[in-house]
Amino acid sequence: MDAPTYAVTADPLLKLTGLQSDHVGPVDLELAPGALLLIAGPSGAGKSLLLRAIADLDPHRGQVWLAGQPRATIPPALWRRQVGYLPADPVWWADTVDEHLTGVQDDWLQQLGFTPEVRQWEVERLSSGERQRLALARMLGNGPRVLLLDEATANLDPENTLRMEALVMGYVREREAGAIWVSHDHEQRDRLGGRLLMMDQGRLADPAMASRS
Ligand SMILES: Nc1ncnc2c1ncn2[C@@H]1O[C@H](COP(=O)(O)OP(=O)(O)OP(=O)(O)O)[C@@H](O)[C@H]1O
Repeated sequence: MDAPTYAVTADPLLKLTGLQSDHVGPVDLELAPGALLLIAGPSGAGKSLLLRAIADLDPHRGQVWLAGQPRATIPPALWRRQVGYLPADPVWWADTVDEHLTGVQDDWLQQLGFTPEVRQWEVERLSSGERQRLALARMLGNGPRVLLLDEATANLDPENTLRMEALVMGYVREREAGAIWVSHDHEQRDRLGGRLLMMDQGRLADPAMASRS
């Protein structure tokens, strides 16, 4: 009997070649399904601008692929759902929380320390930390394949930081998603594991490679 054949795809989940915008690049990068990439570096190095270019929120040059599909072939609104960008200060547009939570599972809200009643809350009353946690749930509700986390726990106390980390890592593992997490907190980076790249003056470098040379 013939050995079974499997559809093997060599495509990374996310691939960047020559990605460049004002203050950033060129950047080449590959992210595998289920992988976490950590980015650190000094203030003003271009970390946020890199994530924003990947999310197609700022003008840029170069190529970006999602699971082998060039970005140009994916409508922008769909791209932004599949490649979710979570800033430290997320914007809210409607009056109540629930209006932002399409597709959000109640167990995610629970993992983030909320009861389902949070859906009825007015956005106006939310603390900065509540906004940050709910913005993660909101982003996951879009079912992203790549998460771009820009100092996503910056406003949080230690307990809620751990909650967000656990939800992100659980989502990445279960969905075979990928995450790029910009974090200034070396303890957080140690907890999360994953490959670390340093950004300086718009360019990415692997500190492990630098220490070998
Ligand atoms: N709209 C803009 N116009 C001009 N310059 C900008 C703009 N946005 C960012 N910059 C500049 O680009 C550089 C990179 O900014 P970016 O926000 O990516 O830094 P960062 O590495 O995320 O810094 P931090 O760690 O402080 O958040 C900075 O010098 C910043 O001042």
